[in-house]
Amino acid sequence: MAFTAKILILGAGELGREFVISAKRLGAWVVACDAYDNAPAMQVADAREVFPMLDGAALRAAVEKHRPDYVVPEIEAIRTEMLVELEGEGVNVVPSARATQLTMNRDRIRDLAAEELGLATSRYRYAETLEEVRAGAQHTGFPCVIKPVMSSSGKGQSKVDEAGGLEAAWTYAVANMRGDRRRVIVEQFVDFDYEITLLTVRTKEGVLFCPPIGHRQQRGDYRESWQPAAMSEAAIAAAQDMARKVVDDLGGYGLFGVEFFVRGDDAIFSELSPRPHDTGMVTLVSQNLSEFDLHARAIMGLPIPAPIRARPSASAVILADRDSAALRYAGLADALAVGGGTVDVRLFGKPTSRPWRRMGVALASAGDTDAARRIAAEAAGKVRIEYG
Ligand SMILES: Nc1ncnc2c1ncn2[C@@H]1O[C@H](COP(=O)(O)OP(=O)(O)OP(=O)(O)O)[C@@H](O)[C@H]1O
Ligand SMILES: NCC(=O)N[C@@H]1O[C@H](COP(=O)([O-])[O-])[C@@H](O)[C@H]1O
Ligand SMILES: [Mg+2]
Repeated sequence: MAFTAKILILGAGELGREFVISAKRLGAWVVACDAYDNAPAMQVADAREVFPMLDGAALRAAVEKHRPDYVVPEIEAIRTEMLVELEGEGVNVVPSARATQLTMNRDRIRDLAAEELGLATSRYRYAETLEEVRAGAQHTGFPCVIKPVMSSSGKGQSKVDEAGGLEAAWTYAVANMRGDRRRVIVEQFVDFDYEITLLTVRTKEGVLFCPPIGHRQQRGDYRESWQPAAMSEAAIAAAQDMARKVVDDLGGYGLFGVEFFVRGDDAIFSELSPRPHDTGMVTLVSQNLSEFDLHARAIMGLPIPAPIRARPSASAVILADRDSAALRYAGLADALAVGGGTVDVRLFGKPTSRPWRRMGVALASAGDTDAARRIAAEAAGKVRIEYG
């Protein structure tokens, strides 16, 4: 073996796949881990390990077997206590075991952001019973949003318009939560003008920001994103200030996706990923160093030329609509012809589908982000999934 660094990634989906490609271009040797075989990132990695990321013993065994220079979490649901333990034994967890632990739990990251760091957030309360949910909604007012403290991609999340909807939202959250803590956050619904992800890179030399990424979500999951998102100077300054505070507190090196709601000149902190963000897939075409390149460089201590710029670009997701283990794709030629060839498509190679599962993304650059959004959406619509 000849390599610059040995990296073990925990989670091997589409974000991991692009990260592996970026890291391998810099000479890394990468082991991809996920709960199922042939996951997207495994297909491009040097080695693979198949085990559930919540299985602490299996996680330790993989680390001991490969002795990586860096352990890079790619998903949220990981046995983070084991990461803390391994970090204590000298294993380099990216960006830090504490960052993965705090962000896996909405209540922990919210307590840090709102209580300790004093960032602007929506009004919120935690609840462990229906009675507490009712009390929480009294505090936030209606509409409110109810989410399990442990979940991602909108799972178990609902918006409630009046008191009559609270019981169903509580039942839905409990049924769709991850882990064994029957706890939800009741959040004031923020009637935002738009929402953004601020990709924030923490390096040895300091903190860098990518131009803001606008995005549109449905069912708590992202449908399209665009960069640069038009923002007032005041709103971007507020968001950058909050992002810097939170990543400096979490520590370590790497790229973070910090999510904000924006209303006028006000930015409201929502949550963050201590890793590349799904809405940041647009950077595969918008920036000369994508979010995956930036994560790899920050982790490996390599220089990043600043400022990071973006040409107007957009991404639009390609979703499955049913369960299947025999998939084929059609329409790629039509998709790639959209916009006079200004578009690209990434198909993730997921071996199976389920309703709403993200299978690919269309990426476009154009004169402005509105044009890029139209092209990306049209191209995504031309890719057809054929189910066997
Ligand atoms: N308090 C709120 N007010 C208004 N909209 C909200 C609120 N909370 C969440 N949303 C909407 O739901 C989306 C998903 O919420 P959030 O990011 O908290 O969930 P998630 O499950 O962690 O998603 P992911 O892991 O994909 O980032 C947000 O991007 C936003 O569009
Ligand atoms: N919002 C988080 C996110 O986008 N995560 C990305 O989705 C994969 C899981 O997809 P799957 O559920 O289709 O296997 C993860 O591995 C990661 O790449
Ligand atoms: Mg989110």
